[in-house]
Amino acid sequence: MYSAKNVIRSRMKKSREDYFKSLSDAVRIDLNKKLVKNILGLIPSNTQGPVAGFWPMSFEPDIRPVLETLIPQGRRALLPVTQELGAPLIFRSWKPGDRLQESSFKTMEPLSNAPLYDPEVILVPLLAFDGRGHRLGYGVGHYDRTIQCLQKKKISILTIGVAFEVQRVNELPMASYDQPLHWVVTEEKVYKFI
Ligand SMILES: Nc1nc2c(c(=O)[nH]1)N(C=O)[C@@H](CNc1ccc(C(=O)N[C@@H](CCC(=O)O)C(=O)O)cc1)CN2
Ligand SMILES: Nc1ncnc2c1ncn2[C@@H]1O[C@H](COP(=O)(O)OP(=O)(O)OP(=O)(O)O)[C@@H](O)[C@H]1O
Repeated sequence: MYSAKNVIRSRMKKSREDYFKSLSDAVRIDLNKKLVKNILGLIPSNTQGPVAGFWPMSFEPDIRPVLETLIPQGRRALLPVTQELGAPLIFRSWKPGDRLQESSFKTMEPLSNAPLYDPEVILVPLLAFDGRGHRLGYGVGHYDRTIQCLQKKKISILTIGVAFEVQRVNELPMASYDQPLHWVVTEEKVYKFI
């Protein structure tokens, strides 16, 4: 399982990078806009809980405008914060202009004085997803652990994977702790899984 996932992980890292690098600035901006529109269409309008996004890193789509759109509508926006290896992610409040710091995973995170909240919606970055809503991440188990931990606290969450269409594969190897996503949104489609 470990090595099967690792093989797919390296392959999908490479295809996401190749795809990203093949895009002109104009096309990439257009793709990000389509993703943002698709995501905004899935945010429930009958609830007001916090929405966790992510600060884009290497060759990921930039979906920050989702948060920038939701904040003026009265939603709280959150960004993930990594803890020690093996611990779930926690989420801290973010708004445009806030200072961020780089984590040991090279992600940009709110400072430790930004207030903590549990998200109601989590936008989940990924390397690959399959036809059943399973995802492959960087292999640290961050999001799997986090989703499980929130579910244990009886917090009802909506998980939305965010990806380019090139990240879709037929079937990923599954482990018992893998949490399928409710939705995956790409620049072309909105996939419903749960
Ligand atoms: N934008 C973003 N934020 C995120 C994640 C993510 O995937 N993307 N995470 C997802 O869990 C968490 C951080 N966890 C991470 C765990 C491992 C690596 C990692 O292995 N990075 C590679 C370099 C990536 C690359 O350059 O392609 C490395 O360090 O070798 C990154 C983040 C929370 N925040
Ligand atoms: N809920 C969990 N409880 C305990 N360990 C977990 C849990 N989820 C994942 N792990 C551990 O984390 C490691 C990485 O898991 P996996 O390969 O599924 O990561 P991933 O889904 O690709 O990445 P990520 O979730 O970090 O984006 C595995 O060694 C696994 O044992």
